[in-house]
Amino acid sequence: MKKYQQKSLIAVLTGVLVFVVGSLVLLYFAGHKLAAAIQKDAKQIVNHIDAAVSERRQILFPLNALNFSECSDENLLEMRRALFDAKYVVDIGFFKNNQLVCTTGSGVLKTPINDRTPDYIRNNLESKNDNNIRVRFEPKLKILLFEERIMQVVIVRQGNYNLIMDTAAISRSNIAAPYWEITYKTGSDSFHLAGKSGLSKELASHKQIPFETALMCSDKNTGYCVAVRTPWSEFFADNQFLLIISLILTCLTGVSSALIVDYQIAARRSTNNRVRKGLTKGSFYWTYQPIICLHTGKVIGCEVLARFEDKYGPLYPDEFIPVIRKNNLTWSFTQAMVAKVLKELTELDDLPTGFKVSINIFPCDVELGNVSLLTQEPALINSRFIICLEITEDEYLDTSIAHAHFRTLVDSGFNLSLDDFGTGYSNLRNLQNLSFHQLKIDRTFVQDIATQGLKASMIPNIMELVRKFNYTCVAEGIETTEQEAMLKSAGVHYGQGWKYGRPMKVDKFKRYIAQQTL
Ligand SMILES: Nc1nc2c(ncn2[C@@H]2O[C@H](COP(=O)(O)O[C@H]3[C@@H](O)[C@H](n4cnc5c(=O)[nH]c(N)nc54)O[C@@H]3COP(=O)(O)O)[C@@H](O)[C@H]2O)c(=O)[nH]1
Repeated sequence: MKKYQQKSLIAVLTGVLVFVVGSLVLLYFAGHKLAAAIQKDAKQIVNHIDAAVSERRQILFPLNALNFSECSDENLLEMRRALFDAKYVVDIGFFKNNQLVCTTGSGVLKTPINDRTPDYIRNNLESKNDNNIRVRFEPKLKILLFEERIMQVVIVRQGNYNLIMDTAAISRSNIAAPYWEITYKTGSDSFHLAGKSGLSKELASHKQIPFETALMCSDKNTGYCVAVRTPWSEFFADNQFLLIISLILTCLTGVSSALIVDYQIAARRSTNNRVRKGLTKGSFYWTYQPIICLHTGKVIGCEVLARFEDKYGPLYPDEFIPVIRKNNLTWSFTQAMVAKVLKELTELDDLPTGFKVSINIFPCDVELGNVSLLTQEPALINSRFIICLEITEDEYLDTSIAHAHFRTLVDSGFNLSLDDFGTGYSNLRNLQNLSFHQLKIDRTFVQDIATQGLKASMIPNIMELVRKFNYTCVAEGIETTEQEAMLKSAGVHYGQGWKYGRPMKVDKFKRYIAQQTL
C-alpha cells in the first residue's frame, strides 16, 4: 500500500471509529433515558396498584363490618357513600346466599345473579373471618347501569360485597409506555389483571433488547407486579428531532476527526517537520564525493554532501536545504556537519596530510558572521586536512562585512571556493576582492560540452579569469571522458563527478580511498 493510501486509510478509519464510538455513546445515553422513563412508568403503575388495593380495603372492610344481611335502603346508602370518593371502583354489589342482589348503580335487581368462579382467591391475612378475596378479570364487562359501555375491569369480592374496579383509571394517568401489564402472582401461577395480556410472560421468557423493558413488584402488596415495555423504535419515533441532530453531530465529529488526523499526519510528514526533527534525531548523514587532479588522475580531496533519511524515506538536498534556510537552522546544521565529518574523516588513516575537504557554507552565515566562529573550532584549525569552504556566489558576499570575514577565515588557514560559478549572482569585480583560492565551474557548463552549447564555449573565458587571479579551478558534474578531455585541455585543474565516484558514505569512501593512489 502506498504512503498516501495508508494516510487516507488511517484518516478514514479514525473518522469511522469516532463515528461508531460517538454513536455508541449516544445509544448508551439514549438507552439510559429510555430505561429511566420505563422505570418511572413502572413505579407509577405500582403506585396505582397500591392505591387500588388500599381503596379496596377502605371500602370492603367497613361495609362487611356493618353486617347487613338484606339489601336494605341503609345498606345501599352505605354502599353509595363508599363509592362516592372512589377513584378506581365504579360499582359496588351486595350478595345474599352467594347471589348478587343489588348494586350501587342499579339498586335492587329484579333477578339476582349467581356469582362466577374467580380467577384466583387471595387469602386475606388482614382478617380472621372467612373473608378471602376472590378476584376475577373481566375484559369486556357491560355494567348494569351503563349497558352500552364495555369496560375492562377487575372484580374483587370479599364477604358479601364486590367491587368493580376500572383499569381505565390507570390507562388515563400519565403513562408514556405503550405496553404494560399488571399481574398477580401466587406460587407458580400468574394472573392477568390489567394492560396488555401476556406481556409479563413475554418479558420473562424472551431475551429482551437492552433498556426497553422493566419488571417491578409492589413492596406493600405481595404478588402484584407490573411489566413495562417501550420498544426502541417507538422511543426513536418520539425523539426523532433529537436523534437526527445527534446523528448529524456525530457524523460531523467523525468527519472532523478524520480531517484533523489527516492534517496531523500531513503536518508530521511535512518536509518542514521532518527536517526540523531530523536535526535532533540524527536523520542527517554526510557523504563524500572524490575530487581528482585532472592531470595526475590522483584523488586530492572530497566534497562533503549532506543526505537525509528518516522513517518516511529519504529527502534530497534540493528539498531540505531550502527548509533549513527558511527555518534559520543553517548554522546549527553546519555545526552538526563539521563535528560529524571531521570525526569520520580523521579516523581514516589512508587520508594524507593536506587532503582537501570541501564543505558547503550557507551565504547567510557569512553575512551573520557565524563563519568566523569556525576559526575558534580546534578540530578544524588543528586538522591535518586543508579545509575548503565552498560558498555560492551571492549578493550577501558583496559587502565589506563579508569581505572582512573572508579575510579572517583565510588568515586562519581556510581555503575559500566560489561555488556554482556562472550561475545566479555574478560580480567579476569580487573575484579579486574576495580572497578566494578556488573557483568551481557549475555542472551546467560541463553538461553543455556534449552539445557544444553556449555555456561550454564560455569555459576558456572562465579559465582566463582563473589564471588572471591565480585561482585553482574545479569542474563539477564530470560524467564522461569527453567532458574530462575538454576540461583538461582548457586547463581546469581538478574534476568532480560521477566519472570518478558518486557521493558515498564513509565506509564506502574508505574502501574507495584504499584503492586509489593518493
Ligand atoms: N550548505 C550546504 N549545502 C549542501 C550540503 N550538502 C549538499 N548541499 C547543497 O545541496 C545542493 C545539491 O547537492 P547534491 O544533491 O548533493 O548534489 C551535489 C552532487 O551530488 C552533484 N553531482 C556531483 N557529481 C555529479 C555528476 O557527475 N552529475 C550530476 N548530475 N550531479 C553531480 O552535484 C552537487 C554538487 O554540489 P555543489 O558542488 O555544492 O554545487 C548543492 O548545491 C550542494 O551544495 C551541505 O552539507 N551544506
